[in-house]
Amino acid sequence: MNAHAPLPVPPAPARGLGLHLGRLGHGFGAKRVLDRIDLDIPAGQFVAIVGKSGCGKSTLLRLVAGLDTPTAGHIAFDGPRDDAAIRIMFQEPRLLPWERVLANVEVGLPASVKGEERHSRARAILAEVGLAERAGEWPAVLSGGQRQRVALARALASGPRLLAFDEPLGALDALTRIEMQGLVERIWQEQRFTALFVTHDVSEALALADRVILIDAGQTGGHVALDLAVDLPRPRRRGSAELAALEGRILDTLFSS
Ligand SMILES: Nc1ncnc2c1ncn2[C@@H]1O[C@H](COP(=O)(O)OP(=O)(O)OP(=O)(O)O)[C@@H](O)[C@H]1O
Repeated sequence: MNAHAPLPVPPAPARGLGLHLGRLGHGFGAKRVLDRIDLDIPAGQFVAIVGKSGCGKSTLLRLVAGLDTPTAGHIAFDGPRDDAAIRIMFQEPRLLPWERVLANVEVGLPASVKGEERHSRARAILAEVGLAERAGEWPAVLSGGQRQRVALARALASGPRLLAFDEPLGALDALTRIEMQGLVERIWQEQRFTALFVTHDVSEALALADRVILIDAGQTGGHVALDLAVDLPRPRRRGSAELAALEGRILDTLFSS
């Protein structure tokens, strides 16, 4: 071996947390909501979850995030699921109105980050979402889209390895929504967390995801009705024939169930 050959550079560790759902099921009393969900989600994949209202999308996210315990089956992660590993972002920003923007972002940091380090980390992540100048303001003076940016910054603050999005852009106007999609995609490309993104909007799912999971709201509980790879280059070209064809397939499955 040539003594001057550069040492091989080890591959960067994948940031995302992969997960495996095995025959996962959930019910509330006699009501079955999710039934026999089997899924392997590799680290760093962007997965969109779509399905009719009430099919169990939010329930699935809550189970993955550990906010509820499944009544059947199991969830396994391919790495440690410590306190900072998983974050969830909702349709409403859920900010603390009595705290300024910076302090709202700091809420997402682990307690082990102390003092000035808390402020500087929160400032850095606010800059990532384009709100560096608004750190000292109250949530009430921000627009809906800006509040969701703060919520995104709070969710990102701990450097999560899995980010669960529960219809996070659902309340935004169409243009802000498209802007936010671009922001989410850019940050995911930089940070490579695993993304589970619930949306009602099939074109949003196709704009963002590597893979679209359609949950069927059947009589006996939701199951995976379609698991579709979206193997198209990014940024996706809205209105392209390829996206329209995939959208047609998803909508056909959605309305035939
Ligand atoms: N805590 C609960 N107790 C009883 N039933 C519940 C509870 N949470 C959810 N459900 C029921 O479980 C089903 C699935 O709810 P979930 O919120 O997961 O659906 P979803 O697909 O996210 O719906 P949407 O798209 O309308 O938000 C619904 O019928 C709902 O009423």
